[in-house]
Amino acid sequence: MGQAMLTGWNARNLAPSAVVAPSLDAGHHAVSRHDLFRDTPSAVAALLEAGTRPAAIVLAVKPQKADAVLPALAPLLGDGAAGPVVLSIMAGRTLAALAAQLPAGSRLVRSMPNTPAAIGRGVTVAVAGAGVDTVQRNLCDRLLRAAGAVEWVENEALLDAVTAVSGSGPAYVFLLAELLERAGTAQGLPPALARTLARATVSGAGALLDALPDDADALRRAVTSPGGTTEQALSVLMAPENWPSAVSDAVRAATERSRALAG
Ligand SMILES: NC(=O)C1=CN([C@@H]2O[C@H](COP(=O)(O)OP(=O)(O)OC[C@H]3O[C@@H](n4cnc5c(N)ncnc54)[C@H](OP(=O)(O)O)[C@@H]3O)[C@@H](O)[C@H]2O)C=CC1
Ligand SMILES: O=C(O)[C@@H]1CCC=N1
Repeated sequence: MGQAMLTGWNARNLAPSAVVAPSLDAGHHAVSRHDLFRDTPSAVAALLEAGTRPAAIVLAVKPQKADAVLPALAPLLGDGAAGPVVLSIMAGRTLAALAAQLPAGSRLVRSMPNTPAAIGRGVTVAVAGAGVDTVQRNLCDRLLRAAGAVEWVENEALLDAVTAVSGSGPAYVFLLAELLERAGTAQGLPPALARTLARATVSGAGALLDALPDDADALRRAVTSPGGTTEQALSVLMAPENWPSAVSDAVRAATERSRALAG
């Protein structure tokens, strides 16, 4: 996810002064323009030695890695309030949990992007912690907007459901493409044709949803001829025990997992 965001920053001349990526090749196209470090302490030491005080630090490690990374940032944050804004994209990890591992008064923003960020088509929801000023918020907004649309909310508790809907959501859509391909093959389509049709249908339907102002249910009805094929398929998918309950259960499970990753 951090890699996707870095691609967007490169395209918009928002180049970071340091990138920490333990196993990335320094010649990799997305990092070759930046100083690449294998670990956070080395990056912090190099920035301090160069007298570079970043305006923002983006945390894009797995929540499970945060305990190892956060304390190493302390020398850059100084007394917290006067330091850079820390922008986290970690699932679940709350502002309070981040604050507990950083110098008192650190300025924090928690956010949840999604992988269409890689092509500038992501959507991110962000919440600002105490003391984040307008300049810091605008900087975070610019960094996140390089990945697509940005929504700011006041209520941090919403981030768990956001994660379940838009953070994890691309995976549900990709799963649909996988299942459609498999089902087409089962109905006798050559596998390559089934793959082409499944991909084009998912991406085309998404593009149509994006291009038109209509609600999703109106677009669905427009496909559904009375007594036709779609009606038969939807009578299976829309049975309460099928997609309505499966999607609801899936989003609830992801929301609960996000809460469990709070830290
Ligand atoms: N994947 C997604 O769709 C989304 C993910 N997120 C959040 O983004 C974060 C990253 O997830 P994801 O991109 O999937 O995971 P990845 O494993 O792809 O990325 C994790 C990154 O952290 C780096 N890293 C690992 N250990 C350290 C360390 N000790 N110090 C510094 N950097 C380290 C890895 O470097 P290397 O690869 O070189 O080891 C890698 O670049 C998570 O917190 C996740 O919740 C948020 C929204 C969507
Ligand atoms: O699966 C995860 O935990 C991350 C957060 C949202 C998408 N991927």
